[in-house]
Amino acid sequence: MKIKMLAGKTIEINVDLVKERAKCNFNIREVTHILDGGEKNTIQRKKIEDISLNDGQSRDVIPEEYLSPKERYENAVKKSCIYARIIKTELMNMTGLETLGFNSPVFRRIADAYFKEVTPLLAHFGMFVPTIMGQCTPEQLAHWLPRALNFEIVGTYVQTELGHGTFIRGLETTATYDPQTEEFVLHSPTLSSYKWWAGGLGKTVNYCVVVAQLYTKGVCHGVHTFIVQIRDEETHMPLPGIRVGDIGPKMGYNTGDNGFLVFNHHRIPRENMMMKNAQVLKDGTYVKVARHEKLTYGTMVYVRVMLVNEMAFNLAKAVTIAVRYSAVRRQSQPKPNQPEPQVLDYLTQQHKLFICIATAHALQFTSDWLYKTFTSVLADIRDDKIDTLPELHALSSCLKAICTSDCAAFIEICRFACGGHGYMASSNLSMIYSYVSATRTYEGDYTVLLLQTARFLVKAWEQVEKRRPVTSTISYLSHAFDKLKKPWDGSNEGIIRAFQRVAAGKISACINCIRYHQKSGKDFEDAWQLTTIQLVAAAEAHCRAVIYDTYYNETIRLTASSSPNVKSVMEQLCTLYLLYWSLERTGDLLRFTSLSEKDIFDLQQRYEKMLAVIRPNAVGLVDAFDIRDEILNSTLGAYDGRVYERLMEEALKSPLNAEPVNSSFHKHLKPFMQGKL
Ligand SMILES: CCCCCCCC/C=C\CCCCCCCCCC(=O)SCCNC(=O)CCNC(=O)[C@H](O)C(C)(C)COP(=O)(O)OP(=O)(O)OC[C@H]1O[C@@H](n2cnc3c(N)ncnc32)[C@H](O)[C@@H]1OP(=O)(O)O
Ligand SMILES: Cc1cc2nc3c(=O)[nH]c(=O)nc-3n(C[C@H](O)[C@H](O)[C@H](O)COP(=O)(O)OP(=O)(O)OC[C@H]3O[C@@H](n4cnc5c(N)ncnc54)[C@H](O)[C@@H]3O)c2cc1C
Repeated sequence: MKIKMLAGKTIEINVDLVKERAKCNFNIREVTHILDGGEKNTIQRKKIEDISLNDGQSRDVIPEEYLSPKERYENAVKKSCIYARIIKTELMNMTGLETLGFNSPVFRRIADAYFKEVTPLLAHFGMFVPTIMGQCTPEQLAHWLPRALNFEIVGTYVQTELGHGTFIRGLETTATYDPQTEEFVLHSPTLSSYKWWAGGLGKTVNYCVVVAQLYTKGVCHGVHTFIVQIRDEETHMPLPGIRVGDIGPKMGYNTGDNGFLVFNHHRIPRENMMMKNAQVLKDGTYVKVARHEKLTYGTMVYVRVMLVNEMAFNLAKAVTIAVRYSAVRRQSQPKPNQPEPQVLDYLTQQHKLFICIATAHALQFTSDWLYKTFTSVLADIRDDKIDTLPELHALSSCLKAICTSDCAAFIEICRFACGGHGYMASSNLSMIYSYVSATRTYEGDYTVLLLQTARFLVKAWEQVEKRRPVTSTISYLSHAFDKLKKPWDGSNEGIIRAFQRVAAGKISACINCIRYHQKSGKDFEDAWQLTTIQLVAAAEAHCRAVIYDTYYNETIRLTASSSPNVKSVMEQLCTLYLLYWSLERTGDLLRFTSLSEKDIFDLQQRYEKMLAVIRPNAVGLVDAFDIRDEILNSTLGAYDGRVYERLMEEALKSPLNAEPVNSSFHKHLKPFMQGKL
């Protein structure tokens, strides 16, 4: 251990980590600023982190794992109130809602210092408030938004039912308009119509956005959103006509009290229908306002966009833990009479981890770019232009699917990289994994969302065939009709073009397959179903081509005025990313480009050399994510590298260690061992 001064405090730092930090050849702060979107953002983030975390209110004395499910939930509610009060009273005033945003990634980062799993208010922040913002008329907004932002009411987003999650048009909950009383009657007609899953619904919220089939004048107009009070504001008792509760233990999210909700002819005022996109007049007349019927699905698009950022952050956490641990951990003796190397020196360990650092950068830049696309489409919609919506839907769908899926896979690799200690709850890797693995399913299942993107791609292909112009993210399709395969070009631009060719080739193969089935007598729907395995693969290939292109171009743009070493380490990571995926997808490249066996050999050599180039900067690169220890919450990943000390300290907190002999010995084990049981 070496004594160091950090932020005015004296701390002991593991010697290997000290050496690693001395090896780093670039300015860590500069990379942090790039990842934060500018120095100003870093300064603001750090100030917010100091305000929220320095008084220690976020810390639990007893690790959450030792509490009962009920105690864990109650503890999460207690901390949610501290956390929400800080956001409401100290942070919102400080920064202004318009500059920071209620769902700023900064607030999100801090939440991890408070909650090992999730806050029961996650859906209030992440879904209830955004739905109010997106689906209300100005009058409704004026009524509901201040109440929700001030936490006078807390809410969630109640869409999924026992019988249907994916197929929203198949939802069964009904909202029938009664012109006599000017109310909607909400009802759950079947067991499969019971609402299921909404976060915070079980015990926490008193209001919710409910998605239900709207009936007026005897006609069903499809699914619409309603603001529904479900609990008394004073007593918190469920209102008459409401049955509500917790759905029970899950693989993760256990402090999130996901709930069920059953309506028995529950009445709400007409004004509680969210009327920005469609209205029901007092006499029951239905009026469509929006030009695109899927605008009702706006909250889902918003959350899919936010989830890409969420993935970048979660992977950054996991790889920070794994790289710091790998620098501290020494194992085996590849050469006789030599000291045991740090496991980070093994090429295979670098192969596991450096791609995770690069992916965290790729997802961060892609997420920033996607968010900009999202806000520009929102502006178009405000101006009554809806033609950019399908591309946003296609992009947000595939990026949500691929980023959540890649992130979960890479977090699991980070755990493998930490050997046995990675399996300890105190490493925090299992918690990060269980949180992230759910994101592949919620807010649109992986396969289902890729098939949505595939619909867009098939239509785009038909446009290209007719020589009509297409939007920027699919403009590469117009080169798909070039007859000659270009010679393999292993430069970054060449690799990106090659993967665009792969995507175009896969889409073309899908079109051929659909047409083949149609020619043999199948209707379009059946031909589509028979092609879905290939359609999912085509959408994945398209999505990856978008990520490669965005990551590469954003790296160049964001480092244009950086110092030479920062520019070079960021470019090295981007190149590593492209080489990694080229090697992962040699089958595709062999099928759709002129890649040869010799080119594959060269790619492998370049990839391995790049690992060696990145190696001295590995710890510096994860330090640049600048994730505070309170947020990482990990025995293996803390800045000081006191891994074994922390593991031991945490072990001693186990209630089993509070007494030398557990009572079960005398009650069960001893009688059994002595043959008396
Ligand atoms: C800790 C506190 C910190 C504070 C801050 C935190 C904030 C951070 C923010 C976020 C992080 C996490 C947030 C919260 C946690 C969330 C927990 C999970 C919540 C949920 O899961 S809610 C439920 C979500 N459910 C789904 O996603 C269901 C998926 N299904 C669908 O989306 C659709 O049903 C479908 C797309 C699969 C099919 O719909 P359908 O109506 O049948 O439509 P089709 O006939 O298939 O298509 C018709 C046509 O419409 C196009 N289309 C479909 N959807 C859209 C859309 N959304 N927008 C635009 N267009 C759309 C479709 O492509 C077709 O087009 P075409 O005809 O081909 O041209
Ligand atoms: C932790 C968590 C939190 C959640 N929070 C909320 C919430 O706050 N509010 C809310 O309303 N919901 C919430 N959900 C529900 C979530 O949105 C749904 O579970 C999700 O959309 C998937 O739908 P499903 O469960 O109906 O899966 P299903 O659609 O039944 O999927 C089962 C399988 O069928 C496949 N499949 C389905 N349709 C097709 C198709 N057309 N083509 C090919 N394959 C298909 C899927 O790929 C999957 O493999 C939450 C879920 C989880 C896990």
